[in-house]
Amino acid sequence: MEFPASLEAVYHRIDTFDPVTYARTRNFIDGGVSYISPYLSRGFITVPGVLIRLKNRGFSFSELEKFIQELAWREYYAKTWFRLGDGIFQDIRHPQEGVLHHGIPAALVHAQTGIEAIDEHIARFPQTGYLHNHLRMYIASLACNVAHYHWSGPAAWMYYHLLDGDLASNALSWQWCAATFSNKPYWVNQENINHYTHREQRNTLVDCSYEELPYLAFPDIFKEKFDFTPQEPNIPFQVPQINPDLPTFVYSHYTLDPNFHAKEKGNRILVMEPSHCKRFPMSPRSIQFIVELAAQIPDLQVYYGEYADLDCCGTFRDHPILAHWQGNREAYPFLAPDLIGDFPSFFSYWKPLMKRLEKGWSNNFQPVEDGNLSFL
Ligand SMILES: Cc1cc2nc3c(=O)[nH]c(=O)nc-3n(C[C@H](O)[C@H](O)[C@H](O)COP(=O)(O)OP(=O)(O)OC[C@H]3O[C@@H](n4cnc5c(N)ncnc54)[C@H](O)[C@@H]3O)c2cc1C
Repeated sequence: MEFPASLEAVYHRIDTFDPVTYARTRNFIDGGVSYISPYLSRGFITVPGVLIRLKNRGFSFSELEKFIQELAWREYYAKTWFRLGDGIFQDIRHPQEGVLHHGIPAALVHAQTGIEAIDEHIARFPQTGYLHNHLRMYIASLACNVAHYHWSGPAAWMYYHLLDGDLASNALSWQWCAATFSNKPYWVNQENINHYTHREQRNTLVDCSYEELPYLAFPDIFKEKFDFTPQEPNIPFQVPQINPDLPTFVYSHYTLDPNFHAKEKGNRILVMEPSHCKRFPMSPRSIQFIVELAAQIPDLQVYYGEYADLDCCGTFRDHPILAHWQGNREAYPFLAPDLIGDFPSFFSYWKPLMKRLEKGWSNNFQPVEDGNLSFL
């Protein structure tokens, strides 16, 4: 799957998306998934924006329900990030049980797990920058529960390569699989992998029953660790030219929305902070994708430096990675911005959100100025 950096291309993707096929086939490797996550993660499109666009195509709430529920996972994770800040990078609810290693298992990164469906996709992953959700879950299950690695190492490796890299969806999905943000570990066996990837492979290290999986001996192939040395980011930038008579609109690689104050005249700057990029490295391909999306915003200047050194009072869309920025902070677009709190599970968040959306569907809810939805 290609991810062209253009608003027309992503609108076309949403306008031809079939939510009914999605609900039926999304767990299969060749299922009708939307492939819009790289655009959502970069803030190039927003969840409320996608929903309104699909609603305007005439779908009923029930036709879209499964897809909206998946989008709600993204919001649930984003809200958890807003609430916990850096707390999402530690085991949240329980310590990960049975950890024997920190770091990244080399056999995984080198596509040598012996599980064909996984190895083939991992081998291409640095080029594709994308993995189907089920594959991500399989990989997390193998790394954390079969190989007994702490989730944080392999999560950082996966984030590095993903074009849709989103620290909340990434860390919290890994924690969900490792049972540090859920109540039980996610296990997968070969039968499940074969079913969803259309294979008939046998005799792999997970070719056993679900009852047997927790008692597997630590597989020797996972002993060796991968030396993860991320490439230094090579971000093209110029020292931004700021016209002091105009407002300054500041973007991050999580809030790259071409519609943000698009009708106003102003300085426009994408700020990529070295302190952040060093802590959470992204592959050259991911950075290239960000720069290509940024090029879609007219007159946007790319600045690789700390926001504080810019010495300007910018207007920007709020985001957890921008907690330290000073200036005019505008709301991050959510389906239900006031639905906040410590929800004990995704479904305790989803239930009230679903009720509101269902009601809003008949009342014809609309997006409001800042991109959030109005349910009036
Ligand atoms: C271990 C692991 C790591 C992950 N890391 C990331 C990440 O860094 N960035 C990221 O965007 N997603 C991540 N996900 C979530 C999910 O895999 C991707 O969002 C999804 O596969 C993207 O493909 P799509 O747009 O075709 O998805 P679709 O199936 O078409 O789903 C539509 C949208 O719903 C949201 N969504 C679907 N499933 C999930 C989910 N489990 N969690 C959160 N949002 C979801 C995404 O915004 C996605 O774009 C991860 C999942 C796992 C299990």
